[in-house]
Amino acid sequence: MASSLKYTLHHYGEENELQRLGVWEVDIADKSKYWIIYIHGGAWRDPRIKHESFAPSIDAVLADDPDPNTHRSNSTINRTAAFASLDYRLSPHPDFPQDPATTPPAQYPGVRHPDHLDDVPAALAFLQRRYGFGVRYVLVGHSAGACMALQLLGTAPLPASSSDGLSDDDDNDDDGKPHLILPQAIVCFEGIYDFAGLNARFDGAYAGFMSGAFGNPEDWNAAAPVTLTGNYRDRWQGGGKDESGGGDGDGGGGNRVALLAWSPDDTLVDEPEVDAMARRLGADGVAGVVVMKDLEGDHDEIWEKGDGVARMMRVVFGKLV
Ligand SMILES: Nc1ccccc1C(=O)C[C@H](N)C(=O)O
Repeated sequence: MASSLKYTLHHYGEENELQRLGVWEVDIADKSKYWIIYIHGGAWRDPRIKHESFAPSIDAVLADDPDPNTHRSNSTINRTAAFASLDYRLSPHPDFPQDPATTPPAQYPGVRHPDHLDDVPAALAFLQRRYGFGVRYVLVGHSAGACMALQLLGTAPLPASSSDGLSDDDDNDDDGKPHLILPQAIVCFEGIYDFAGLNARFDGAYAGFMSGAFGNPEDWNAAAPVTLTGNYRDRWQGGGKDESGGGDGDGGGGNRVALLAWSPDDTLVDEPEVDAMARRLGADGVAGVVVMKDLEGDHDEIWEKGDGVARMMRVVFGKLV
């Protein structure tokens, strides 16, 4: 059980209480092992979904080892250094109103894009500074969290600008943001990728939370993973002729993997969403894209149960050499 692992709560920001994350240690001393880091969903606003919601998935990964005494060398848990799960600042939710006049600012969910997204590199850079795992992590996102994982890659500084040959004398890049090493692999399930397209297919039912998070519909395409400008391969996989991917000088880029997964039982996010994202990554020349459309259970059931997450991890670790 996740409760059998050493758990630490960290605060990576001071503006809001949600700028916090949980770490469940497995074997952090072994630097050959991977961190599995989760970004929860909840339409950028649901105050009921927090970082602890990763616990059933951790349980499922722990249970996904047929012989816990010997730890099959290729089982996910035997290749895992730690699990982490991020909270991030939220937008207001109409069903859970809070009065900004009487709520302490650190408890008020009052942000809009790009504030939710800015918390992700802040949290990851915090973990990288503290635990030093570099590129060796799998970034996992559900729904809005899957969207943020892709936004992170699609808007990352181009590798050339972050390795300009000048030695940095602090922890920040030239743009003043914390220096972040992008993940070896990402896993996105039931993700929201094309805001306008998804909202249109659901007859405008999602305009409320999309406007709450991203403002006017005219501004959605610039933020959405399917329609944002920039090239995922250039930003995440180093671009150029480097067939091994990486190439950012941050220590063993190696093979990069992007798993996009979806359940036909999902009543909130439909199949064209994952197809559009896979097409976009293909068009950008991203290597290592895997699409898996046989998850089971509705939108939130997948993380509520966790075994689907364990299966996705098995697929990804099978691709990581
Ligand atoms: N992830 C989603 C995807 C599509 C539509 C809704 C959601 C939600 O999460 C709704 C959330 N429970 C809310 O009340 O804000």
